[in-house]
Amino acid sequence: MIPERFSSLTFDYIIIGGGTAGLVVASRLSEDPAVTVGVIEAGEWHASIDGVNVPGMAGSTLGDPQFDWAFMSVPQKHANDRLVYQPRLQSGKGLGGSSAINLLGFNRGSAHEYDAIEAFGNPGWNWEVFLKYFKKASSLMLQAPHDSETTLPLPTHLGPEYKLEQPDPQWHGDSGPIVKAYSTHFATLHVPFIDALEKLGVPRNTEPNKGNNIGATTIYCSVDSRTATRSYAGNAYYEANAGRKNLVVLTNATVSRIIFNSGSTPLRATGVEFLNGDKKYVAATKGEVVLAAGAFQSPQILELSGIGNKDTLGKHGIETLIDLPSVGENLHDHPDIHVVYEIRPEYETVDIAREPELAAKQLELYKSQKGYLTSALAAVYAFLPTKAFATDEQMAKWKEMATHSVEEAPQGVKKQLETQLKWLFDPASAEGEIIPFPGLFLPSGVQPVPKTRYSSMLCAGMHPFSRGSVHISSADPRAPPAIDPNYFSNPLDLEILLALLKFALKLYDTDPIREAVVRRVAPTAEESSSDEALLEYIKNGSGCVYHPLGSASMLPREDGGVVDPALKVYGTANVRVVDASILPIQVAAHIQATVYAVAEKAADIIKASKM
Ligand SMILES: Cc1cc2nc3c(=O)[nH]c(=O)nc-3n(C[C@H](O)[C@H](O)[C@H](O)COP(=O)(O)OP(=O)(O)OC[C@H]3O[C@@H](n4cnc5c(N)ncnc54)[C@H](O)[C@@H]3O)c2cc1C
Repeated sequence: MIPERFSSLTFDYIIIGGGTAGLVVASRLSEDPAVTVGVIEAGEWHASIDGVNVPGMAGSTLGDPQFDWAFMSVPQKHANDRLVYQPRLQSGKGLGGSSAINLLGFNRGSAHEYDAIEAFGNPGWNWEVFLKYFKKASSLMLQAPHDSETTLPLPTHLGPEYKLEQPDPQWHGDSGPIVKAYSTHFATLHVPFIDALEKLGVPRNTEPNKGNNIGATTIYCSVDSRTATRSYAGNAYYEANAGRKNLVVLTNATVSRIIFNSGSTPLRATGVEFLNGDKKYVAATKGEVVLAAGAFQSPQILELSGIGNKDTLGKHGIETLIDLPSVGENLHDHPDIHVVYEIRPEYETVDIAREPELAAKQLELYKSQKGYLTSALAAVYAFLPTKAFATDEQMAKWKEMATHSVEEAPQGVKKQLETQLKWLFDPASAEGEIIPFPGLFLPSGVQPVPKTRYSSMLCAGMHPFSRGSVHISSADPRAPPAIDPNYFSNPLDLEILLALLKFALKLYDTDPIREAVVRRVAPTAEESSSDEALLEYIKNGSGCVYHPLGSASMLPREDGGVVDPALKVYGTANVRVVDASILPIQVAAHIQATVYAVAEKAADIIKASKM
C-alpha cells in the first residue's frame, strides 16, 4: 500500500512497529473482520532473504541497516568509556522486527520471575497466565523432516543421545503460530558440554519449561523443523494472515509522533504522524494506538509525542503533554562477556562457513534439510544459581553489596532490587547463564586464523543491579535515541560476570571438553593474569545478550511505571505500549517467548476492553 492511501484511511487500531509484538497484536485484533488494523513499520518485508529464513545464517544480517537499526550506546563510564559498539545493541528493523534477526533460542524464565511481575502491582501477570500465553503463541514440533507424520514421539535420533526427554504437552502449545522445535543438527561439542557441566555440579534439566530453568538444557528454537526455516512474527503472524482485507501494513514508514486531541483529559490519540521519504503523513484512528516499536524506540516515540520527563522534552523544544519522568528509565539488559578457545580440527564447528568449499557443501546439504544450516547455532544453554559459580566468600561480599544497593535505590527500583537480592541467594533462581557457541563468536573481536576451529562461550548476568536509560537525543525522529545501559554502574554486576567468566575457564579445563581444547585464545594469559586483569578484560570486551527491556515499565505510576496492567500509558485514554519495554524486570531467559506472550495477552486485553 502507498502512504497516500494509508493516510486516507481511518483505522480502529494503528500499530506502530511491525515487529515481534506488533504483528502478534495486529494479527489477533484483525481476526474480527469488522475491525480495521493499520500497521506502520519503518523497515521492509524481507520475505525471501536467506539471512532471515535459513536458521544457520542467523546473525549474518546483524549490522546491515536494511535489517538492523545498529544503534550504539553512549560512552559507558564504568566500562572504560567505551561506546558499546554495534553489533552489540541491535534492534530488528522490518516486518518481524527483532524476531527476524534474532538467534532463535526459544525458552522461558522460571515461575518466580513471572510471579514477581504481578507482585510489583500488576494483577493477572503471573506464571500461570504467562504459561497460558506461551502455549497460545507457539506449537511444539517434534518431527524432524524425514520422520513420521505425527509430532510424537520424539524422533529416536534426537532422544536420549542428545539428553532430551519426551516433552509433556502440559507445558507446550500445539496450535500457536510460532513453531518451535529441537535442532535437527547438533554441534559435536553439544553432549560433551552437558557432561562437563554435570561434573562441575550443574545438573541436566530436560524440561526447563515448567517453571524451573536451572541446569544445563538443550533448548527449543524458533525453527520450523518441517521446512528448516525460521519461524517468526513476519511469517507466522503476518504472512499467514496477509490476505485479510481489514489488516493493512505500510512498510518503509517511520512514525514521528502520536497526535493527540490536546484538550482531552485523559489525553486521547486521534492519529499518528509518519514519514516516508521527504514527505510527512497522518493516519487517523477512531479507536486506539498500540505502540510496539521496541525497548529503544517506544520511549523515543512517546517523548517525541510530548509524553516524558518535562525537562528532557523541554531541552529539545517539545511541548509536554504528560509529565511522565519514568519514560525511558529502568532500561536493563543481560550484560555478557565471552571466552574463546581454539579446539582440535576434527571437531565440526560453524567456522567452516569461512571456507568456501565446505560452506558450499553445507548449502548443498541444506537443500535436502541436512547440515548445520538447518538449525540454530547454539542449542545448549546452562542457567546457574550463584552457588554453582561463586565461593562462599564472594557470596558474603555480594550480600553486603546488594543490601547496600537496595538501601540506596529510588522507590520503584528499590522493590525490584529487594526481589533480586532474594533471588541472588536462592538455589532455585538462575543468576548466571553460559551459552556454548560452536565456533568463533565474531562479536568477541578475535580475528580468525584460516582453517582453525574454535569454541566460544558467552557468560551473562541474569538480574543486573545497574539501571540505565534511553531518551531522545534530538527532536528529529530519524536521529537515533541516546542509549545508556549504564553497565556496571552497580559494581556487583561486574563481580558476578567475573565469577561467571572464571567458571567458564574452569569448564574448558574439565573433561570431556578439555580433550577438545588446543589453547585458550581469549582472554589471553596476560588478560587473565589476575582478577584485576580479568576485570579490565570484562570492561574492555563486555556487551549484552540483546534483551533490552524496562524502558516503559508496567508498574504503578509512583514506582516508576509508564503503563498500567492493561498496558495503557498513564494519562492517556487510548495509547498502549506492547513490546519488550513494558517488562519491568529481567527474566533468566532469552526473551522472545516472553515478548510473544505479552503481546498475546495484550491482544486479549484490548479485545475484552471493547466488549
Ligand atoms: C540480534 C538479536 C538476537 C537475539 N536473540 C534472541 C534469541 O536467540 N532468543 C530470544 O528469545 N530472544 C532473542 N533476542 C531478543 C528478542 O528477539 C527481542 O527481545 C524481541 O524480539 C523484541 O520484540 P519487540 O516487539 O519488543 O521489538 P522488535 O521486534 O524489535 O520490534 C520493533 C519494531 O518497531 C519498528 N520501529 C521502531 N521504530 C519505529 C518507528 N519510528 N516507526 C515505525 N516502526 C518502527 C522496528 O523496525 C521493529 O520492526 C535477540 C534480539 C536481537 C536484536
